Amino acid sequence: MIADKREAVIRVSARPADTNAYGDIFGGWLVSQMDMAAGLIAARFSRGRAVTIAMDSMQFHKPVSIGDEVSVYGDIQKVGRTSMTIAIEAWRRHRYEEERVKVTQAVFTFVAIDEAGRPREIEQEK
Ligand SMILES: CCCCCCCCCCCCCCCC(=O)SCCNC(=O)CCNC(=O)[C@H](O)C(C)(C)COP(=O)(O)OP(=O)(O)OC[C@H]1O[C@@H](n2cnc3c(N)ncnc32)[C@H](O)[C@@H]1OP(=O)(O)O
Repeated sequence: MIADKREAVIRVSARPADTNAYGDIFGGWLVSQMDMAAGLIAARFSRGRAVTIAMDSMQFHKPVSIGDEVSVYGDIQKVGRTSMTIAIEAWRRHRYEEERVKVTQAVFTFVAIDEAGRPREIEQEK
């Protein structure tokens, strides 16, 4: 479980403006938080611009409610010549309680790009 090993990349409170017609938080809002978290990890690791090329294996396990604290965790699974595969999990916590529940997980692939938007090689420390 990524959340046991890592500090949250993003921690945010879900707001009324982020709800769907049923009063739960939009899946798209969660995906956006996860994409941002993966983007921060990719930019830091590749030391430059990086963009999302793919998102796979997404699952929504549980709903998120207004006021919940949402924490997004991430871990780089694989580094290629120009790409990074990043596993992301989002967890919710009721703002008055300690119990945490995994709500979503997905695998993102980011590509490091240069100023012209072309894939650039990722330098890795030996
Ligand atoms: C100044 C300060 C600013 C501050 C700011 C604040 C920022 C606060 C952080 C927020 C961060 C948010 C981050 C959001 C990130 C977006 O939302 S970005 C927007 C959405 N994404 C895009 O617009 C990307 C559009 N796609 C492209 O431009 C081109 O496809 C790319 C990415 C340049 C790649 O070009 P390409 O010619 O298709 O690449 P190609 O050479 O074929 O493949 C490159 C690599 O991708 C892999 N790949 C290709 N297709 C796939 C696939 N379907 N699946 C997996 N891997 C694939 C290849 O295997 C290859 O990997 P390596 O073997 O080199 O490791």
